[in-house]
Amino acid sequence: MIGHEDLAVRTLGPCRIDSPLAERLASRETTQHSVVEEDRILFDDTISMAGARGLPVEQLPSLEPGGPRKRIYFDPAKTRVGIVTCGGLCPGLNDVIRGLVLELSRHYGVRRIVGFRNGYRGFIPHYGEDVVDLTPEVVQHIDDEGGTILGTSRGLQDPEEIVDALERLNINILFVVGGDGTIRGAMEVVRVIGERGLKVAVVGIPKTIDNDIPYIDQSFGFQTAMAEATKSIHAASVEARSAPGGVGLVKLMGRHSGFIACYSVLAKDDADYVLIPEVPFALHGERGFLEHLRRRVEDRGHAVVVVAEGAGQEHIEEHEPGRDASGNVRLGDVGRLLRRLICEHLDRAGVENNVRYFDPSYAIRSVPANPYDSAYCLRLAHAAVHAAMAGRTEVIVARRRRRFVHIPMPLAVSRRNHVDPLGDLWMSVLEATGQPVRFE
Ligand SMILES: Nc1ncnc2c1ncn2[C@@H]1O[C@H](COP(=O)(O)OP(=O)(O)OP(=O)(O)O)[C@@H](O)[C@H]1O
Ligand SMILES: O=P(O)(O)OC[C@H]1O[C@](O)(CO)[C@@H](O)[C@@H]1O
Ligand SMILES: [Mg+2]
Repeated sequence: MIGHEDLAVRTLGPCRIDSPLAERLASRETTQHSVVEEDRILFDDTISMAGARGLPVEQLPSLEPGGPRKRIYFDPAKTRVGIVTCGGLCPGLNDVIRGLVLELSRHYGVRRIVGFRNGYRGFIPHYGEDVVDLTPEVVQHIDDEGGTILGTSRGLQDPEEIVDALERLNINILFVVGGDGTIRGAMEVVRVIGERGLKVAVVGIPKTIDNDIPYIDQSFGFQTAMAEATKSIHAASVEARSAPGGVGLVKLMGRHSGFIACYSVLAKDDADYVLIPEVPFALHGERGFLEHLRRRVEDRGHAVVVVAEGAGQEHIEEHEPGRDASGNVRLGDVGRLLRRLICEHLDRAGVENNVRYFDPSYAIRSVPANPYDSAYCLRLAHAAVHAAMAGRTEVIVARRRRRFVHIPMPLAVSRRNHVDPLGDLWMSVLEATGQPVRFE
């Protein structure tokens, strides 16, 4: 069970400098829409969960609110900031970079901000990457494009060398924008910073189109990626309905978590089956997926199947499960397997079929953020700047149940966020598709 110690945020020291934003904060108080810095946000949000702790309300586990502080740790005039983006692309990375730079320079008056190129390798001299000066002029319109102007990479890098680079460049604050691997890397950097007795803040802005970081609401870029995915589901549905025995099969990203598949299906409400990593399924037999699909095609003349890339890995026999440079498992291609098995099964049963396979792959994550995600990215960037200027370190900023909060990095990587097979989301998917609770 999560307790106080899991939610405690590390700081570099007391905040002794008046914030340039202090005046705006003078008359603020906690309301439904904002939480003042002296207040705390309850971790549990049901009476049964909070009640089970058997504690008075002030002792219940709680999170530090995000947002500006009246006093800050770093003197803006003497502060130098670094920004790095790591891992896979995600809509909104440029919005976050832009938001960080504009908030730091316009509101805090920080004048020295640099970007490290191509993820953590940008710190390592051996790769010969340059650093980029990030000014308001440089970042002003970068949100028009997908991707990240800094570039990104996978692959482990030596935290000692990363901190060497921070020291060489006199960086006081490092913003890391990335997923679980990036946050683990940042924790290593924090460890070395501590061992060297340095006062450098490391603050993360969690990035994952898979939405697999726990304890936060949907991650930035997720909504954009999900909206892109609906285009393929729509195309699959049109193709399926336009041919005898039409089957539209769509494979979507989602290594360990099937959120993109679930939400894009709910948005389009046109799919008959959703297969995700969290819910194993049998292929063969009377109650298996293939036989159910055959019946549906015979009954309705067509069907749409959406599969998350991490689903059904246990059915892929010929796959050698290697790892990528960061140690992430390389998945077998469940989409191609299903395409072959569906064709074979329908052929064998004498059912005329036209299977159309869609793999939008990187197309869903390389696009610019939609307006909702852009606004979200900007607000996350603001929260990250406030946290860092106030000397918070080894934290990520996040929105949890509509509140901006600071979440300690160890907690953010302590588990993965999954679609709960017993939860509301999966229930909605079952209601939308009409598929059985299990294929067994
Ligand atoms: N276990 C780890 N310990 C230390 N550093 C790590 C670890 N895993 C990854 N990293 C660092 O973080 C970087 C990004 O990690 P990774 O490629 O796993 O992407 P990610 O941040 O998890 O994002 P994505 O959502 O795309 O998976 C790597 O290049 C590596 O430098
Ligand atoms: O960018 P790569 O290394 O091909 O990795 C793709 C993976 O990255 C993710 O987009 C997460 O960032 C996964 O959904 C996908 O499996
Ligand atoms: Mg990852």
